[in-house]
Amino acid sequence: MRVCDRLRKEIGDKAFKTWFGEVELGELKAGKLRLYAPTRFVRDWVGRHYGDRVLAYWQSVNTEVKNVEVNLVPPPAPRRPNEIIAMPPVPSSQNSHQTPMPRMGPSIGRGADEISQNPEARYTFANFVVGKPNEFAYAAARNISEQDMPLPERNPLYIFGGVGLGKTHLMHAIWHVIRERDPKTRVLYLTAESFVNRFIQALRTKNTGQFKELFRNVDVLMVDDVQFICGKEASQDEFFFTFNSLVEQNKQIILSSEKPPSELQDIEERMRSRLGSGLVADIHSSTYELRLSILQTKAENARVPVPVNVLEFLAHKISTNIRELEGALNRVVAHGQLIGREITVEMAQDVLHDLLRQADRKVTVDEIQQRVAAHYNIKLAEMSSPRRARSVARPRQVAMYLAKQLTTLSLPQIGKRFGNRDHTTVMHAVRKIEELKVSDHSIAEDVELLKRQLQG
Ligand SMILES: Nc1ncnc2c1ncn2[C@@H]1O[C@H](COP(=O)(O)OP(=O)(O)OP(=O)(O)O)[C@@H](O)[C@H]1O
Repeated sequence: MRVCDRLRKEIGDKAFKTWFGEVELGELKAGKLRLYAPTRFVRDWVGRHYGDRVLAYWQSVNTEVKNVEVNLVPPPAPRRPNEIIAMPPVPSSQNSHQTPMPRMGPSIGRGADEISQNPEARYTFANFVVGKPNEFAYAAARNISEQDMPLPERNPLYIFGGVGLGKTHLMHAIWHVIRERDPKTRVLYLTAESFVNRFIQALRTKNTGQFKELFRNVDVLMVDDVQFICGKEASQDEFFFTFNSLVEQNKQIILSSEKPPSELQDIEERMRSRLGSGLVADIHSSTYELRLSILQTKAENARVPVPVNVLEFLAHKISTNIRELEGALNRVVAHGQLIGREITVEMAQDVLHDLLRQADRKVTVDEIQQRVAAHYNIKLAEMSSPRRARSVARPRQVAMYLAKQLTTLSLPQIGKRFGNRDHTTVMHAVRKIEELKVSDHSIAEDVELLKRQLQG
């Protein structure tokens, strides 16, 4: 009997699914068999509770196995940079080591390494697959990148759309074209989160003068995920002044957001009207045709051929966002390449079982609330009640956290389902549970267990 079957039989289907559902078999080297767990928690749990048994079973089928080690799956590729500043090189009298690298703007308590980064090289217009859902945003981005002077009616360019649909890709593509056309153009790209952090830091170190100087002396300012600024009054004011100052100087501003200006919450009216005063371009959810077309383009660059029916399968099954779609293709290709497995639909199903299960199984807020209430032995009604006693507030926060993790609902939508609470309450809950997962072992266990039960 295979090891997995024996284990499943002994510990039961449910526990097997919970603990081994996403554990992957790694390599056997010098007697050591490696397993890879998706989280630290699963790694520790499996090691502690099942380590001996797994070793014994393996030894009974393969005498070469001397020990079993459970590792964490290798971390994903580093996130894209939060900030990119490109300024023309300054004259040699001021800068003794002239390099073609972008010069750092006035420093605001950060190292040069962090901000003198290049945009993602592959995020170009050439690599952006155009289809019905994104053709307008693409055309708008192209047009802005090719203008010599910003046109008032297209300033700012405001691109909005759901997570992972290509907003950042388009911004970086604009960056490339602008810098290719004129390397002297001062372009600053950063996320709104980075803007806020820099602003707070400037306030703390009483360096707001430098902060203003940096932001008000660029030719093009790009701020990604601008919705992050909502609800942060002082940062919003500063952003508003920066914005006005740049527009007055006829400098181009490019923004991205998950939502149109009209749907941003906790934002001053003057800011909202400013954001929507130029060209607003949306990216709609992807269609099957666009997903397939993106996959075909990406597969052309893969080192192993990927059959069309596998691409069709992926385009059909993974409809959430392009980032996940790309990730799925990469995983299938990596398995084909590294293990030498033939790429087929069955193989893709096998390799992507966790992702597909998630896609197939849509968890609802009702289910989350019921599970969490039952787990903590509180009444379901407490999920929406105004009571703040820790005994009910903590489970409620766990449920909000899970709703954010396991559903596609926005923070305001989740807030509504929990007694019409404000989205900032949900945001606070998510952050709190994230913190507690690190500092409090029992919360980490609860969350992990609930997540598995809900997705199981
Ligand atoms: N039309 C497209 N053609 C090719 N690749 C695409 C396309 N749309 C998205 N992608 C790819 O999908 C991934 C996610 O895109 P991107 O990071 O730009 O999304 P986003 O909308 O900025 O997401 P977020 O809201 O998380 O910031 C990137 O690797 C990007 O290259």
